[in-house]
Amino acid sequence: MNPPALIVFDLDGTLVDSAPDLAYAADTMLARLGLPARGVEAVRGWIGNGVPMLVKRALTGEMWPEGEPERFDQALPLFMEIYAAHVCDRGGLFPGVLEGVAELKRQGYKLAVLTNKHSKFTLPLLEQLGVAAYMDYIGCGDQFDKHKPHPEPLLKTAERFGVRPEQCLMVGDSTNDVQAARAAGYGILVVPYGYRSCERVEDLGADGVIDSIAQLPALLRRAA
Ligand SMILES: O=C(O)COP(=O)(O)O
Ligand SMILES: [Mg+2]
Repeated sequence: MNPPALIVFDLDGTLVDSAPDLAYAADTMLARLGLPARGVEAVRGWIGNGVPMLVKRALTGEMWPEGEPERFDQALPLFMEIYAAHVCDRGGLFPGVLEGVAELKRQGYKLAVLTNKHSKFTLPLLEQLGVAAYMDYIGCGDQFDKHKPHPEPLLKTAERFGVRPEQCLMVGDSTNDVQAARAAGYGILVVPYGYRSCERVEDLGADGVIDSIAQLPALLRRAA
């Protein structure tokens, strides 16, 4: 592996354990609508396709609900309001993230985040967690027409940095990240602790697995 010209991190499940705050927002929203809570374990499995999809999943209890569920129009703004006020109360960075990104930055790598999450939540979250300062670019769901697993955000981000997709490395936690990276032509590494839907991390079909972001600087040094 040549040293990547750009390293792109997924957010939820890769850098940030956002499930506790997302579950709080979902369950508070459901309570305000007079509906029963779903709990953090269920919500953890529903993260990765953006907030509107998470709200649909919370309303129906289904992974791929068809059409627009009843009360979605009421539920979405409620969720947005609650989550915006509690974006980083319960969750935090996964172990090794801060050390890893700080070391990669020190070594001169260009770093970015690409998430399906809206910038309204992503930017305050990464600021509060002290990661934003290490990033050369933060791309969010509302800034692109298409979202991961579509390759568009990755292709546009490579273009923005003036590099070819084959020179870029994505680090993610889910099928969305692997599919987007493959379709764009990026390399792809995955972490085992995130919010994937399959049981074994190896089944994601990435180029490799790293236990923590803190391992990445040494791995890239060895590969250079
Ligand atoms: O589901 C979301 O809102 C974002 O998820 P991602 O950071 O894993 O892309
Ligand atoms: Mg993710």
